Amino acid sequence: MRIVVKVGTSTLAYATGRLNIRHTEQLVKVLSDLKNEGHEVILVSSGAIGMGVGKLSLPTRPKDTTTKQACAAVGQCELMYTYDRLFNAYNHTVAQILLTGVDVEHTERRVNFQNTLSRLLELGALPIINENDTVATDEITSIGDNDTLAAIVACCAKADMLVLLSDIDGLYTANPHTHTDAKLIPLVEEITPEVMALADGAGSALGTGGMATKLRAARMVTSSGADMVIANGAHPELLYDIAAGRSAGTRFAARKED
Ligand SMILES: Nc1ncnc2c1ncn2[C@@H]1O[C@H](COP(=O)(O)OP(=O)(O)O)[C@@H](O)[C@H]1O
Ligand SMILES: N[C@@H](CCC(=O)OP(=O)(O)O)C(=O)O
Repeated sequence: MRIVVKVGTSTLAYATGRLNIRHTEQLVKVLSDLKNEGHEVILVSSGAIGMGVGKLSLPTRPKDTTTKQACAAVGQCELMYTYDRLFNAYNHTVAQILLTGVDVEHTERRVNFQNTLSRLLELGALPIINENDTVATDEITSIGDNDTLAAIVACCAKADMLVLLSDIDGLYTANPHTHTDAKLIPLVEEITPEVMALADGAGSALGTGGMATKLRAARMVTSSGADMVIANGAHPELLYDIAAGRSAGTRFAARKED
């Protein structure tokens, strides 16, 4: 199976912006094992800005674009150094791809991206993709969040499955952080306006996307014929169940051909 896994800032980094070593090491181990099992794995990883905040010892996530860009430039190095070191321990080679909105909208650039991605997978490498935050700063050039980027990558790569790892078990009937009676929804067969309305705001102080971007990603991916799952990044071993087709988190079923 060709599987795209997106991991959010709230899974990779503590609120301090420092690496969540336990989550990151567990994720790398499971992805390496899935690759050994024969799956093709593509990782979309947030965390550049968050880890830049930590490395630069900033008190909070910056609000201004220029400081965010500086944090991303510092944090992306830290992120890739960490992934390279951890995946290397399992004899897997990583590759970095940084994209902006222009790279996927412009046909020639998108085809170059698709060709490079295919060749990296053929060579057995594990592509790790993030938005090029330093240059993608306005609504014209930027994709804006990695849930959307992950959906675009899954469609470009013709993946069988997109998994969004978040700081929550899945899609609930309401935001569980503000509604104690919220219930987890295990399966969404159709993304109706009522389903879209379940999302409200970003959760973590370091996160960008929130649930709304995840549901928009689900709509894009399921329309292209792939399934999508939202699962808790604190339990990366759920990826074994997801890859085997067992229930985990919230699964959004691929839209059936009309
Ligand atoms: N209906 C919902 N079900 C689950 N989470 C929701 C819902 N509505 C809003 N949220 C919020 O979305 C957050 C996940 O988005 P985000 O913080 O961007 O995570 P990540 O950084 O992992 O992508 C949850 O922590 C939760 O606070
Ligand atoms: N490119 C940004 C991604 C921001 C983003 O989408 O974050 P998240 O909501 O934690 O997945 C970064 O690396 O910080």
